[in-house]
Amino acid sequence: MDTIFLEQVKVQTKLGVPDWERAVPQTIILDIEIGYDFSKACHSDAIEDTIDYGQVVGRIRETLAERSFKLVEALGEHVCQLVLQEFKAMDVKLKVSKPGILPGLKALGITIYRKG
Ligand SMILES: Nc1nc2c(c(=O)[nH]1)N=C([C@H](O)[C@@H](O)CO)CN2
Repeated sequence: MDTIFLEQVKVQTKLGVPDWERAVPQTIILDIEIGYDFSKACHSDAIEDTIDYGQVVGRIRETLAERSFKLVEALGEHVCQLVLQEFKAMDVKLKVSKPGILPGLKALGITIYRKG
């Protein structure tokens, strides 16, 4: 399978278990690998035959700006389902990082893998 990767995508969203944490948006970082078959696009050279990665980033930023999640796990599932359903991806591997949350470590978060 072929893959589109999006590294260190900064996104603003309301995320956290305590109410105070969800009161204001914070920056999270996404690393995304999107499985797709590029064979048609490789020959046609047409954006219509692949997933437009700019559109993916735009939709993720748009939806996460509107939504609020307690758990990073729930946010990760939401992003995976968006990419699978709206962009017809074959699968999605996602890392969600929350930087600067706990003292003594750079970032924490989850990785999640979903198949379409
Ligand atoms: N497995 C998880 N553990 C925790 C989460 C989470 O989303 N998944 N979140 C928190 C809090 O939001 C914390 O990051 C800040 O108060 C704690 N543990």
